[in-house]
Amino acid sequence: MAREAIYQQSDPERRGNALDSQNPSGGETNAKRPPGKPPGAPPATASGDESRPRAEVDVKLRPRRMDEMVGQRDVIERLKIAIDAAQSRGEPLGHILFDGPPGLGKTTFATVIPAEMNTTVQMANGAGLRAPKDLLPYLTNVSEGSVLFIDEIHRVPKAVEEYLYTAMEDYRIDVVLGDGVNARTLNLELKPFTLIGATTRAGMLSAPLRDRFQIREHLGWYTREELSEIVHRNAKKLSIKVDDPSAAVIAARSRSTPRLANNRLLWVRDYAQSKAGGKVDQEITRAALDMIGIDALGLDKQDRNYLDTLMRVFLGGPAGLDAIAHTMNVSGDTLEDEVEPFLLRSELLVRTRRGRLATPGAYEHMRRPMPD
Ligand SMILES: Nc1ncnc2c1ncn2[C@@H]1O[C@H](COP(=O)(O)OP(=O)(O)OP(=O)(O)O)[C@@H](O)[C@H]1O
Ligand SMILES: [Mg+2]
Repeated sequence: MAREAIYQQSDPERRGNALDSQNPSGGETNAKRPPGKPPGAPPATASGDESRPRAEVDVKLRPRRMDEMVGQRDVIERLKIAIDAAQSRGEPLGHILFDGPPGLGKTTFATVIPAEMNTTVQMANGAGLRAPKDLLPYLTNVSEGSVLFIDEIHRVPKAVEEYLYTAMEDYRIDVVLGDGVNARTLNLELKPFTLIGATTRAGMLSAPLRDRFQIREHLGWYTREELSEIVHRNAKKLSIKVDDPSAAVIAARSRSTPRLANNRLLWVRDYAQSKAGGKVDQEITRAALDMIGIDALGLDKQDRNYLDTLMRVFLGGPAGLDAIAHTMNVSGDTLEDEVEPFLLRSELLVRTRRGRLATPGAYEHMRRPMPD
C-alpha cells in the first residue's frame, strides 16, 4: 500500500479504517486482557507491517487523562461529577454508553475514565462476542470497580446481550451447563464493575440494553479551534514545530474530527521532513495536503469525484443514488455510507425526494458555473 494511502484511508466516515480502534489496549499501563486473549479481542490491523508504526503513534497521541482531552467540555464535566460521586460513595461508576461518529473520542474516553478512577480496563469488541462463552472470560475477570469496555456494542448478538442484562443490573450471570434433562443452571456472582459501551450506531441498540446504561453521552464534532489545539499538543508530543497558521490549515481540512487531524499532522510531518528539512509552515502544510488530494474543506478525491459526476453528468441533479453510483462505478452503499454524510453535513449536497442535488456552495467549491 502506498504510504499516502494510509493517511487518506483513516477517514472516520470511511468505515472499518479506524486504525487505532483496532488497538484498544492502547499501551495503557493499567490495561488488562483476560488470559489467553479471548475471541472478543479485536483483530490485528489488516495492513500488515505498515500499520504497526501507525498504531504506536496513535497510542502516543491518545490523551491519557481527562485533562489532556480537548473539547467535549460538557461531557467531561458530567463524567467528572459521576466519577467523583461514585468514588466518594465507594461504589463502582454507573455503566456508560458513548455514541457518535468515528474518530471523535469514544475509545479515548474508555481509556481515560479507568485511569481517572485508578482502576483496570479490559477491552472487548462487540463483533468478537459471538456466543455467550466469549463473554464469560471478561466477566469472570472483572475486579471490583474495574471497567469492561465493549467497542462496537451494537454488534453484540442478542444471545450474548441477554447475559449482559443480568451482569449489568445484578452483577450476576446464569450459566447453563449441559443440556436436556442434565442441564443445570449455575449462578455466578460477579464483582461490581462498570461497563463502558461505544457505538457509532446508537439506533441499532435494543432498548433493554440502552436503558441499562445510567450515563449516556453523545460525542459531537470538534470546532476548528479545538482541532488546532489538538494539532499543537500533538506536534509537541511528536517534537515538531507547527505554527498557528499551519495548525489552522490542518484543522480546517480535518472534517471536525480529531483522528483525522492526527492523520493529517502525521502526513504533514513526513512531507516536511522529506521535502523541506522538517520545517512546517502554512505553504508546506497546504502542499502536503493537496498532494494527497485533501482540499481546503477537507474533501478528498472521492468526494470531489462524486460532486464532479453530479454536476457534469447529471447537471447538478436531482439524480438518483444508483445512477450516480453506476456512473462512478462504485456501489451505492459506499456512496451513501462513506461519501454523502460529509457532503450533506458541509451543505454541498441535499437529498430530495427526487434525488441528490448539488448546492450553490458545491458549485462554488468546485469552481463550476451554476447551470441556469
Ligand atoms: N477530546 C480529544 N482530545 C484530544 N485528542 C482526541 C480527543 N478525542 C479523540 N482524540 C484523538 O483522536 C483519536 C481517535 O479517537 P478515538 O479512537 O477515541 O475515536 P473513536 O470515537 O473511538 O472512533 P471509532 O468509532 O472509529 O472507534 C485518538 O487516538 C486521539 O488521539
Ligand atoms: Mg474507538
